[in-house]
Amino acid sequence: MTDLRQQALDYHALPTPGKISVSLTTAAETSQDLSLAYSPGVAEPCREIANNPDDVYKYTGKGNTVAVITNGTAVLGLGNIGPMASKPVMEGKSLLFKRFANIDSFDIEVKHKTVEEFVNTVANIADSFGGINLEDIKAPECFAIEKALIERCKIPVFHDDQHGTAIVTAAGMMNALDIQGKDIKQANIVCLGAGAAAIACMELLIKCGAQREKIYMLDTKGVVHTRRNDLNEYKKLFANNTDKRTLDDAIEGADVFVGVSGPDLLSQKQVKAMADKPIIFACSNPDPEIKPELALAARDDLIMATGRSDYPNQVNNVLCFPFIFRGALDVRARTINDAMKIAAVHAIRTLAKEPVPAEVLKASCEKDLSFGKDYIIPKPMDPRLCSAVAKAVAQAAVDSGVAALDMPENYMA
Ligand SMILES: NC(=O)C1=CN([C@@H]2O[C@H](COP(=O)(O)OP(=O)(O)OC[C@H]3O[C@@H](n4cnc5c(N)ncnc54)[C@H](OP(=O)(O)O)[C@@H]3O)[C@@H](O)[C@H]2O)C=CC1
Ligand SMILES: CC(=O)C(=O)O
Ligand SMILES: [Mg+2]
Repeated sequence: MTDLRQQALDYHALPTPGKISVSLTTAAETSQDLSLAYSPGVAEPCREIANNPDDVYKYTGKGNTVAVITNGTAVLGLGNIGPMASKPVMEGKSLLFKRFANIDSFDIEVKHKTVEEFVNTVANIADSFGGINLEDIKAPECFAIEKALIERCKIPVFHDDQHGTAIVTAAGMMNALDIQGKDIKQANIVCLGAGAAAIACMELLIKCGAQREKIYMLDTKGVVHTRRNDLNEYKKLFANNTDKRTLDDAIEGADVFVGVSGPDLLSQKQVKAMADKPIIFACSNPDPEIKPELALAARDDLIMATGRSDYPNQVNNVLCFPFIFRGALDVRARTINDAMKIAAVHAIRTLAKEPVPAEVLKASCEKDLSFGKDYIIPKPMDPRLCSAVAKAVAQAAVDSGVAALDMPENYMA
């Protein structure tokens, strides 16, 4: 652990502080270059854009740039550590955008007092970018923030912790249920956490066939039920008319556990109390609700996933956000709608059933990977993710009428 700590600190500090930098896409060596890049030449594209605002996509990097924006209130599972302490995570998201989908990205950490102030700040700078990826903003504020920004911005606004997580969770869950021989409509689901990720994951699982009344959601006060009078409007949608009050009560006989809450909250005893062939997605980062070695020591008929890169089955929004934005940007979608999200779910889950190329095995330090209990979902470094997910998303955007451009010819061929 100490070793990982020092390695991680060195990784971020060396050879230069941070993980990303800006690079030039055009020549800037000679006076001639500068007279085009800057004065006087730069005035020409300015005039064009002033006459035709859409030309901003032709003459600037806007169309391939996403802002990663946070207020630092729900940073991984570390909680409300503030905007500056969140910056390594946000630079990390920018790194992932560039590495996996060749999207340029800036991280923006916003200090604010009210939701309105945050929304105004983001809305006022939104036109600079092709899309906005909201990150690590806690519930319930995240819901009002995303809604207001979608209404005010002409570009896609996507809260990754809600929808990126939900898309990947749904893809992995449908595959895991298939492998365990369970029907999503019959599955008893326990969701530990009732925040951004939890609400969105459960809503999307319901769109995929899960039954709302078979979902037991828990927050820091226990089971979300109809006799509680402290529930916000989002939790209320999951309030069960039940006598179950604790995780011990809810986990008894459950088929599925989804953890989007915090570290070490699920015990081996609770794992043993689940139904035959259970599925555990312990997705809290960096430390899951239960460590895989503990869960697998409790029983061997389970499918286990975490949000981390160092265990099998990484259920993490990195499998979604770079690629959903790639597809959205390439057809200039004005929003990311349900059709695009569902298209992403199916593209991700289908890819897990394909043979895994040698380069992916090498990058994952694996000898063999094939669809099954330890491989329910693709690896983030699988280059086919970009083409498969972006293509499905772009097509869904075009088909659902939210794209300003046609599907590019031979897109991702
Ligand atoms: N693997 C992945 O891709 C992702 C994982 N996550 C993980 O999910 C977790 C939550 O993130 P997010 O939804 O954005 O954060 P939020 O702050 O929006 O929500 C956190 C939720 O967890 C609940 N919670 C916290 N501690 C406990 C506890 N001891 N028992 C029960 N519930 C608890 C909170 O309860 P209350 O409402 O009472 O405060 C709240 O409902 C983080 O650990 C994060 O790393 C998030 C996004 C993606
Ligand atoms: C993965 C991620 O976005 C989170 O844990 O918050
Ligand atoms: Mg996050």
